[in-house]
Amino acid sequence: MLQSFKPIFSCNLVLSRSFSGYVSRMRYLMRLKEDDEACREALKSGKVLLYHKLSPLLRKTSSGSGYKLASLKTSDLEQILEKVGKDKHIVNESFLLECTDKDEPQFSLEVGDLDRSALEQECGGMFVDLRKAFFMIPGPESPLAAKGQALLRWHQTNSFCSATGQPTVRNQSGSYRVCHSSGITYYPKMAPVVIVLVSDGSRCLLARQAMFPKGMYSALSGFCDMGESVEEALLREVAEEVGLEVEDLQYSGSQHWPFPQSSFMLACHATVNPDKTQVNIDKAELEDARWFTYEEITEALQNMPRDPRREPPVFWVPPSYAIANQLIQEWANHQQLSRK
Ligand SMILES: NC(=O)C1=CN([C@@H]2O[C@H](COP(=O)(O)OP(=O)(O)OC[C@H]3O[C@@H](n4cnc5c(N)ncnc54)[C@H](O)[C@@H]3O)[C@@H](O)[C@H]2O)C=CC1
Ligand SMILES: [Mg+2]
Repeated sequence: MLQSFKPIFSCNLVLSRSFSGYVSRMRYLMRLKEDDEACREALKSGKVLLYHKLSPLLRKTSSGSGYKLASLKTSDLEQILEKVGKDKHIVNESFLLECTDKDEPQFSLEVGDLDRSALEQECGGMFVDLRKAFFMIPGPESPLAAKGQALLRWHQTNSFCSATGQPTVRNQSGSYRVCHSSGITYYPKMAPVVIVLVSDGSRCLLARQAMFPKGMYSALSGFCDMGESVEEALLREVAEEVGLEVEDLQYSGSQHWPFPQSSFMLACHATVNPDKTQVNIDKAELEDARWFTYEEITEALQNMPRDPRREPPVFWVPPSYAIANQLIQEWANHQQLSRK
């Protein structure tokens, strides 16, 4: 039976923000989303992230030791587009993403119909598959890279009204599309997914699907059904996938997840009765599910595969940009404290 559902890990992001600066930035962003003219103006002095067939453009950092998302000034991008023989006005097809701490609006633009290597040369960077890019860019840039791709993908796949079959038309910011024939407004969508790290007090339960990379185990996850609460979805998924009944839930955090489509990951910790830990795996969904000790988990967290050309460890967990990793780290920290 569900006993509690309380936030145990407070949202440091919000608390650490300078409040007045944050409010004015959000109000500005809200205006840009709704006001086409203001958004067009903002684009002129803003910055644009480029994607080639949904792969973001990365550039080397100034020290040359790593990579970061390439954020191009609109005026520079217009010049680059002209150099590669394109009309600079395609910049206006960019979608609004966010406003930085320095009040700079950021946009994303798909340039998949332009010559990839010519663009890479002119921009001094390279287009990298998003999954790979997550291993290369600094962690704080990952959500923006994911958002840029997700918004582009959503617009690419929602250019027709599902009621009339007529084309939909975007607003300038890209915060929605409208079918003028039916009057329906479409907003970018995410599918809610629960992800849960189940513990019996001293071990945690991880599982793998056959399609996962070799040796990788993750927390249990599943799409919410229509009409379900997070708590109901989580109880159902654990019951369906491993045949266990969870007793207690604690919210951990959330994350937008761009693969394979936009999901909204809602992450929780859960416990089961230590006397009822026998797993009964749904083989249609999972290849394996096993209880792991604290020692096995800490070793896996320390032995993350870094070089894709090398054989991965026998057992490893999702990388730090995935919220599954956050859950596993939190569980390990909690175990460490309770063992002192
Ligand atoms: N960021 C992270 O740390 C993690 C993210 N994930 C993501 O969570 C998502 C869901 O995880 P699964 O365990 O595979 O879900 P799942 O356990 O619900 O199984 C997937 C199946 O659910 C059905 N389904 C129902 N609604 C769906 C929808 N809106 N979209 C697609 N399929 C739907 C399909 O039959 C699909 O084959 C995946 O996209 C996965 O990439 C999974 C683990 C870790
Ligand atoms: Mg699942």
